[in-house]
Amino acid sequence: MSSDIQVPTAGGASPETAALLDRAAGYDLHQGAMQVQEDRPGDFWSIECIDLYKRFGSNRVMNGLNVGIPEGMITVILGPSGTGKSVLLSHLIGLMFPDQGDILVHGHSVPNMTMKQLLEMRRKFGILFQDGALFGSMSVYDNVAFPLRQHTDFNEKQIRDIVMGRLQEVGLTGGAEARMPSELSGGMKKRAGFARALVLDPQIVMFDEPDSGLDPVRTALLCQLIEKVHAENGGTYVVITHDIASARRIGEYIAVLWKGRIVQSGDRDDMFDSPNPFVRQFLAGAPEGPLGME
Ligand SMILES: Nc1ncnc2c1ncn2[C@@H]1O[C@H](COP(=O)(O)OP(=O)(O)OP(=O)(O)O)[C@@H](O)[C@H]1O
Repeated sequence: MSSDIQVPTAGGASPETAALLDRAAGYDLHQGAMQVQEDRPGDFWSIECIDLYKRFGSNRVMNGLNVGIPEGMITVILGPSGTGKSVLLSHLIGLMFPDQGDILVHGHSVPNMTMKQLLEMRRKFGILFQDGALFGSMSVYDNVAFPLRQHTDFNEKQIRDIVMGRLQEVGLTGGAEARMPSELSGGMKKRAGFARALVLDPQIVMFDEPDSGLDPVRTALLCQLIEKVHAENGGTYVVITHDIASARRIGEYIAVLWKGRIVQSGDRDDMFDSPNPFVRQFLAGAPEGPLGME
């Protein structure tokens, strides 16, 4: 059975990561997918994309894409601009569906879900969109409280405790909670969006280009925050970006997307040591190599 997925090795990873990667060694994505479905739901791969194809008219965006997202780790999906990272993210949460192929979330096929199952499945996810996607007419507090008011029966005291706890976690208290989104810097908007993504205790948190619009220092601070919150809360994090520095900083597992396929995936050290010419060029940010201006 063939697959684009590179079975990861444990070399150089943290003990927790190494233990997870050890469990993956010896079987490829397809075998792993079958095991996950049959007897160990969500045990290793939190999400699996299997032979995905997607086109918009003549624009073929996914072309036999295979990738596994390991449970409990921070995975970075890296790729040049316009390669379909946001389209892939939309598929993972069932906002778009593939022309062919399957997406399994904890072993369950997303394209085959009923609308009710899809809505339930999306409750597993917290998502930080590029600009925080805050409601402009609501304060930071009300933005963060919104999912709790929509999806739970908590009273306002319980909501306040959760909202203020999450805002504190992302460093947005001391009056910031009363501000309107238009009064926030780009970094603050992202932190508010992050707090909102966390309020329902998601099992999987997705970040769509968290570094977009931030200077390198604020990007580094946001990465530090993502790592800290992940260490405190656990869960599966998926970060979509073209920023190599962010990938190196927080990616325990890295998948590189190009021309509709995952060129290679594996643990950080293996990826930054990759012999694959495209992966080498991209991760080095080098002008020479197979990647051109097209
Ligand atoms: N709803 C849509 N309808 C038609 N084409 C689309 C749609 N969404 C995305 N595309 C196309 O799919 C391709 C991939 O877009 P996508 O936004 O996923 O790229 P990306 O890798 O996230 O890029 P960037 O890093 O610049 O944000 C682009 O050619 C885009 O025009």
